[in-house]
Amino acid sequence: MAAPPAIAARGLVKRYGAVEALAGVDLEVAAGEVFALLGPNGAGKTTLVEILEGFRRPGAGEARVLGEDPARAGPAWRARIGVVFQSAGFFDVLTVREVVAHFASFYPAPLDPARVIAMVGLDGQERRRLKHLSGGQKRRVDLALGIVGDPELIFLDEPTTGLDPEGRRQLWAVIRQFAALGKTVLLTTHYLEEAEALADRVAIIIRGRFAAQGAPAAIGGREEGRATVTFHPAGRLAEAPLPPLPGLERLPDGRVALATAAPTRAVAELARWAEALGEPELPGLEIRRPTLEDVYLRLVRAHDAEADAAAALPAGGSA
Ligand SMILES: Nc1ncnc2c1ncn2[C@@H]1O[C@H](COP(=O)(O)OP(=O)(O)OP(=O)(O)O)[C@@H](O)[C@H]1O
Repeated sequence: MAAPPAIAARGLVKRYGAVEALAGVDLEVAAGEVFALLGPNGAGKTTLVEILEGFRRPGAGEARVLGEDPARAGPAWRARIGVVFQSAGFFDVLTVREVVAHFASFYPAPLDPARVIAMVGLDGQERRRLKHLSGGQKRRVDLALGIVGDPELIFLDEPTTGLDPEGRRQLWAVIRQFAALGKTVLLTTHYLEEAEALADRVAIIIRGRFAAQGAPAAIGGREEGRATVTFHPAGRLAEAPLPPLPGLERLPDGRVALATAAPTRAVAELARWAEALGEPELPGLEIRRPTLEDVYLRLVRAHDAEADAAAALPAGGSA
């Protein structure tokens, strides 16, 4: 029998006065999966995560996290989850070692604090007080506090915000190490390359609804969508007329481009054309699929356009 999902939520709705932060979200995250939530500011990511952590109650819908309702689950359940908040700036006068050991003492079967400190790249900093750490080092402490209880499931809210590129990659390695132990990870991020680098699946949440979800490589039709083939003709290729492929065009920068649903066939035709001209290579050949960022921006802009159109309807018009 398949393992029960780590997270299963149906029809989650949350309103704050007139603001509908969640407008009916269904989410299933398998045990051992790394799942990333993407979305613009105010889309509802933190609200969703806080409901799953048991810190907020939904207005409607239900959630099961590690088999329990997070709003009612007790301390035994809480010991099985780890939480890394957007910024946990407390215990400033304690040292790294003290604060990690202190947190470890809350859990029935914690990891060794020294090992956790090393995992997050803070070895050598054990005796420094948190108030003397840089922003990036504090973020590492936050992550250490989230994993020291050896949770089955960890929630990471923007885990690498404020880190330099090297620090971000180091924390990615920690998260990967954690996932490789079979743990489940739910993270929110504004960095699309972070979702692409870490997540088995991502969901794009816009105005409290999932606009798309799937594997980062396939979401929003990335694998089936049109690809753009480009090359930079030189020598005889620059002078010869282009082959009669519909849509093939010269760009102002001298490259030749074609947007096509059949890039393999297009490249084969272009190769035959070049070969016939005595050129075995298409210089600077690239085949580009829509990136995760392309898909994300397309969805966000489509929703913005829809919202603008709805706002422009005369009063009493149907939305
Ligand atoms: N306690 C609250 N009271 C009133 N409104 C709230 C509260 N918390 C969140 N909201 C509103 O709910 C919506 C969703 O907020 P949420 O923090 O879940 O978004 P988010 O996707 O996490 O945003 P960000 O990327 O900026 O962190 C926003 O419009 C926000 O202003």
